[in-house]
Amino acid sequence: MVKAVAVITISDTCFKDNTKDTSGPALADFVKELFPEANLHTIIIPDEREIIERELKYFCETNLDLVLTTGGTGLTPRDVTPEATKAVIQREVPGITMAVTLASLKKTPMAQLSRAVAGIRDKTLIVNFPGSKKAVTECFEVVKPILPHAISLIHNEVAEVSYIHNNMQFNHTCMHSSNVDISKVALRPRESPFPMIEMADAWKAVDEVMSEWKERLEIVTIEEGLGRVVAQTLHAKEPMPPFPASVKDGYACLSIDGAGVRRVRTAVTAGDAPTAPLCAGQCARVNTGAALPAGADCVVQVEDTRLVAASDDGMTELEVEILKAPEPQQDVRNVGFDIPMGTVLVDKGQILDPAKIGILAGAGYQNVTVRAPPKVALLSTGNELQEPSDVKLKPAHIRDSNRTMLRVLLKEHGYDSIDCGIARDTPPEIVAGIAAALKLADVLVCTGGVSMGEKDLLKPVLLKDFNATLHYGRVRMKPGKPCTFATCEFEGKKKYIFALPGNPVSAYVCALLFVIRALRVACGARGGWARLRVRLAHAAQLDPRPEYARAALELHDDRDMPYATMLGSQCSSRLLSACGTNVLLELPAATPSLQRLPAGAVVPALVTGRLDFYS
Ligand SMILES: Nc1nc2c(c(=O)[nH]1)N[C@H]1C(S)=C(S)[C@@H](COP(=O)(O)OP(=O)(O)OC[C@H]3O[C@@H](n4cnc5c(N)ncnc54)[C@H](O)[C@@H]3O)O[C@H]1N2
Ligand code: MOO
Ligand SMILES: [Mg+2]
Repeated sequence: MVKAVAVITISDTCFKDNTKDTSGPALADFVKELFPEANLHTIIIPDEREIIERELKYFCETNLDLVLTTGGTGLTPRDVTPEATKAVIQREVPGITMAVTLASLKKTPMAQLSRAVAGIRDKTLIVNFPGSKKAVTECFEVVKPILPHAISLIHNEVAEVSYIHNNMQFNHTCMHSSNVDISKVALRPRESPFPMIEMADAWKAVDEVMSEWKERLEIVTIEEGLGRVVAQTLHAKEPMPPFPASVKDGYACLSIDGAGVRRVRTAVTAGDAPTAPLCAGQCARVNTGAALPAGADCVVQVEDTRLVAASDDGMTELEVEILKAPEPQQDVRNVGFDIPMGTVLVDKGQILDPAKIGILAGAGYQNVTVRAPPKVALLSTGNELQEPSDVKLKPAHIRDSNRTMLRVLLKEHGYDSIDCGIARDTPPEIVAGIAAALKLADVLVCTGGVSMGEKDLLKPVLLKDFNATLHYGRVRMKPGKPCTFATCEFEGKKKYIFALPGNPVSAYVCALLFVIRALRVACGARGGWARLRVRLAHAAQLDPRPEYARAALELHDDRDMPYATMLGSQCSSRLLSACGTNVLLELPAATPSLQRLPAGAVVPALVTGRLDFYS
């Protein structure tokens, strides 16, 4: 899928006078037609090699799929687009330019004079076009049929996804081998070799490891930026309002005139251009949001005036009486009242919310650079698992609910994920599943196989086959005790692996507490959930481990705090206990003297769901 494209016009002439650019808009129109879903960026820059290189690199770093340039490919000394492009690309695609030249030669021998280059930097395809509208039109026709496919290949999309589905869901005889020996079942450890760490230490490990994530950026429209972490500081380029504006429907006056009768010289409604200055003794009828005439320094709302004289037909107000002497600046929003010029509208690291997006829209910003989150892959493990779409279950089988639940949970919090299917409980198949997922993603979230059974192979496979570092392999928490966080090097890149327990509630709670935290921290945001103090609506039995109990909050007008209700058995397999809940109660571990909390006890609650849904 082509998400973002840039069209760069490279021309000294067009840079000085944008209206002279005809090839850029033509190219932009072709792109819109071919990739209607894509976010399109257009800029005009001069024939300066340094600037061209800088802009090309910027668009590649922000993960654009395609960058098309027009101009600067000829023979004059200022034509440096090919040199700049060659300096930026890592792999050339000469076939593209060859095809364009061959096609153009059929139309004009001048095509011999184009030095255009095409190539790839990281995941971005860059293609140079000549600088005239006619040439761009002819050249685009040539490359149009291959562009979507070229971009898919660069992303490695088609090939990889089918590899996964063939290999993992249908083909059990895969080629991978494993260093994990499962033959000596009787000799397996009878105690977990993994130390059980405290929750605070697990969070610390996630925060430390994930904050190393290398900053990756992408340009999105301000609307697509909702919930994303901003990677640039944007300032107000103009004051808001850009003119002195009325706050009320009334009369713009000179405050020095005090109370008394005024001649109504004119009327200004919102959007009307400012009129000639007001003189002493005059006023102008104005609407909320209208530009004040020069000379006026206050507005008197219509309720504080009286009509003195009007034209016979009632269509014109001639005189009004100002009943109360106005103060200077009364009901006036001066230039920059809401937003002075230069104000920081959004700052690096902030999360875009609807109000900030509204402000950016008002300030004329259409796009914003945001942090790109790590790519996430989801993998289920288990011999007992069938696809959710399977109508009939085999004996002792169940449908895989974790993948679907995790996919939508991540989506709810703004993260896409790649579905990597189900791996069976054998070391080679788990190796194959993990390897396929790590090829596509930075973060792998898998479920199942992390506890003490002979089919619980995730930790040994990670250690022995992926040479992984386990940051933790057990956490003192319920549910989620065997939750595992590991990192490893795979194909030259650092990968992050959350191996969550298979029990659906454990997977759900661990995804909320660790995975979403990790993705937020990777984007430079705060990882945790807001914490409230709430009262238990009923007594709660305490577990030897600190427990994250799923509960629904109710807000009562006549009570001092929200009340939390848990929904039936909190067993790790019973996902019904999480349905309709919006908080995780942080219940303390039981002690010999405290085994149970009474109804009304105050406990901390992490707000993981929307409060407005259920309260
Ligand atoms: N001897 C011990 N046994 C267990 C311990 C322990 O400390 N000692 N820990 C328990 C705890 S706590 C948990 S949590 C689970 C963790 O289990 P695993 O991560 O090893 O997961 P599996 O054994 O593969 O499956 C557990 C359970 O979940 C169901 N499951 C698995 N995947 C899915 C899925 N994708 N969709 C729906 N349901 C799934 C699976 O069928 C099992 O019922 O271990 C305890 N045991
Ligand atoms: O830790 Mo497990 O998730 O309690 O059942
Ligand atoms: Mg198990």
